[in-house]
Amino acid sequence: MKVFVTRVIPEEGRKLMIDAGIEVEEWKEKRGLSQEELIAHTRDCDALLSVSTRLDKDFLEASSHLKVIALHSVGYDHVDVTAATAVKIPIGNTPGVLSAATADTAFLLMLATSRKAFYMHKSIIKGEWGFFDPTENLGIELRGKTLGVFGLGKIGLEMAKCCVGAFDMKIIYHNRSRNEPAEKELNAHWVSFDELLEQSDVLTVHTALTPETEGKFDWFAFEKMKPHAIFINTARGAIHKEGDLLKALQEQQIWGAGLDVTNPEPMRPDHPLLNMPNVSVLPHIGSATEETRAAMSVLAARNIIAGLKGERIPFVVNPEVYK
Ligand SMILES: NC(=O)C1=CN([C@@H]2O[C@H](COP(=O)(O)OP(=O)(O)OC[C@H]3O[C@@H](n4cnc5c(N)ncnc54)[C@H](OP(=O)(O)O)[C@@H]3O)[C@@H](O)[C@H]2O)C=CC1
Ligand SMILES: O=CC(=O)O
Repeated sequence: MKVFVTRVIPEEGRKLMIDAGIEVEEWKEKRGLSQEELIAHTRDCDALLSVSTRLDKDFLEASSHLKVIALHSVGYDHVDVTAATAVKIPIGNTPGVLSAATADTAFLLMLATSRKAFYMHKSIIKGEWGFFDPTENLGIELRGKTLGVFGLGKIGLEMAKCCVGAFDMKIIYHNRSRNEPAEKELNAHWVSFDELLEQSDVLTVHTALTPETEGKFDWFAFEKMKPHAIFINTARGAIHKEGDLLKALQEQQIWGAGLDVTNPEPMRPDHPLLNMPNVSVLPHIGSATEETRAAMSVLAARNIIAGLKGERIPFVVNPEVYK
């Protein structure tokens, strides 16, 4: 049995597969592969472990020989899951193990943005640390403020817990259905989407990217937010409209933004958002800790091993394949 892996993954996951008798071929180049290269490398494989590689309908229809595809991510918006299901390939992901690390990133962006930390750091490098002016470089405090969570699931819950613990923030959220355990644990209140926009001092996005959430944070949404609100997105860049966010910040419709995700990625180095004092941007490092990436590689490997044994994979995105 052979698996093709589209990046070099942590040793923990690779070892698990090798110990299970699976031959592991990794793509070692520091660039993504083309569709042709992906097809060529998976042709003689029984499974694919995909790190960030887009898997479209054409690829999946041409790859029905694959017994399993494991993603090295919880998000699967880059995969045509319907096409995979049609050719009966189970798709696996890595839920849960990355929730805390990704929430930490959202918390970091919130705090950094509220104190303009990234911009202040750059100002030292530019030699601008000079005269002390008590009315300049002022941030805003977070204690006792309202955190609005769009998507109070696994990551949203971890972020909410950090904000309650650190700053005694009040939690409101908007999901399609109520998260009653979180309501009890954090005294969180479900609100409508418009109420979330109107009442949040910090609004943090934690839903998957779906046709329903794509472009959800547009000019009309930002227009409803408080003028001192901070917008945080560690989910997917396409959930907010970047041009509308820029305009909302330039026109002081909202106060600041912290982004771990942009659209497109990578963000171009001369993007105007990168030079705004109240904006913090990170290059999609939400789950990037040694511990979390190792744990993700283990879940992905477990999906591959089970799929190659013909068993139901433990973290399946399209359970319909087993019906
Ligand atoms: N920056 C990074 O590196 C990372 C980013 N991510 C992103 O974070 C996303 C969330 O992950 P995770 O917390 O594990 O996922 P979960 O499925 O646990 O949580 C998602 C939440 O979003 C809610 N939701 C879904 N659709 C909508 C909608 N249309 N309107 C309102 N709420 C909605 C769901 O509730 P309900 O179904 O009731 O609506 C659920 O509570 C991933 O899909 C991924 O895109 C994940 C890891 C790392
Ligand atoms: O963006 C990362 C993920 O796991 O999804």
